[in-house]
Amino acid sequence: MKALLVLNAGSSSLKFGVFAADRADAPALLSGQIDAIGVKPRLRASKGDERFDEALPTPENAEHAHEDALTWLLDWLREHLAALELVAAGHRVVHGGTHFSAPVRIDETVLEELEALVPLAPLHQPHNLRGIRALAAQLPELPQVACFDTAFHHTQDTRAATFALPRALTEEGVRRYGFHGLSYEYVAAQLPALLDERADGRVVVAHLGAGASLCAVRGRESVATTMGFTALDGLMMATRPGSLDPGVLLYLMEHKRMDAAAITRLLYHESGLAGVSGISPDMRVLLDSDARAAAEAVELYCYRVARETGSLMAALGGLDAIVFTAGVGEHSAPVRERVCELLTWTGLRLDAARNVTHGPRIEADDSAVAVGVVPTDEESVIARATRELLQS
Ligand SMILES: Nc1ncnc2c1ncn2[C@@H]1O[C@H](COP(=O)(O)OP(=O)(O)O)[C@@H](O)[C@H]1O
Ligand SMILES: CC(=O)OP(=O)(O)O
Ligand SMILES: [Mg+2]
Repeated sequence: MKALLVLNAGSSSLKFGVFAADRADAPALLSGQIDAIGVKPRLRASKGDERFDEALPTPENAEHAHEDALTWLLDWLREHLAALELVAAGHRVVHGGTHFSAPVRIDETVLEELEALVPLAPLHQPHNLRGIRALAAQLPELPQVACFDTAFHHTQDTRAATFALPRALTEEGVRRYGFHGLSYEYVAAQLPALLDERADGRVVVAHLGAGASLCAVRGRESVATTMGFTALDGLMMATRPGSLDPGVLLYLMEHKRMDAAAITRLLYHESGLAGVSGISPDMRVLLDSDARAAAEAVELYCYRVARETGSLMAALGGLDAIVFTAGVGEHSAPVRERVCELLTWTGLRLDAARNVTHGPRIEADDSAVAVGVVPTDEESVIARATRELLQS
């Protein structure tokens, strides 16, 4: 059978799916993920009724953890795809810059343009591009397609995308791009089934994974988002701080003599849940911990989600629904409960019993705001785009 391979490298995970090449919207033939990359990597996958669960060797050098996971996965896939003929690959590429606002067939020129964006997404872009290069080395004739996290946000108006900087910098492309767009595109397509008549209303989608952002959606299009020029802005994340007074960076440069490399390490690897708790970047570990610093980190995380939700509500002019997705959003009832508690002023009321069942709808009957949980599926969005691009 002819098949498409989809790769989605996130900051803590490497997700994949294998889809029939000619059956639009059919579920994946084989899908799974390696998660906790850099900590305790583990592959979980399913193929029809078959389940796989394998621990990967613990990385000796954290800097090579993503590279090791990719090599391991491609070997594993070769074994499990023997009966299939790969006819194309689709990839999540986090940053499309100013140039790419739709999926694109990859060639050497495209790849060079995407390489130039590596400094704007150091936790993702190198891993995204490594997957493309590795497949090209193994299968030089294989058509490959890049699908961008930034593309979904191209509907935003100028105000939402502009920093109050001198015009020349804005024109050069220093503006808010926003990320997690493949996930938001998937969730937006689920809204009619989830919300009925509120689907086209004022919705905040909370993508809470290792990376985390919010998207204000109206008419199922992106109106505003918390991430910016890079995937550092907005919410507190596993290892990133989210919004930060830029004066802090000046202080670190002037008084702590930190250079760009040291600040990059601080902002991408040492902050967020990991930095505040001093224990772990993993929400599961923090929720299980009795340490006060773990509880403080979780509280700050939820508080930041609630505060940024308020900001997006101003952009939307109100709130009809909030929808949780991604690793934490889909699986953590305590985080959803605390965020919703902090949003009680909006008229939102959670139903505790519904919340622990993880949805799809978890608000109380008297809630003014609908609350949903949608398991995201970036791989299916990439598969569809890859199929469409190669057929056109
Ligand atoms: N049951 C759970 N409770 C709390 N957090 C969870 C749970 N399951 C997964 N997570 C968190 O989800 C995160 C991974 O989310 P995911 O969206 O897969 O990440 P990525 O940003 O790498 O794509 C991890 O940090 C993990 O701690
Ligand atoms: C953009 C981003 O932070 O992605 P992820 O959550 O997959 O790390
Ligand atoms: Mg992700």
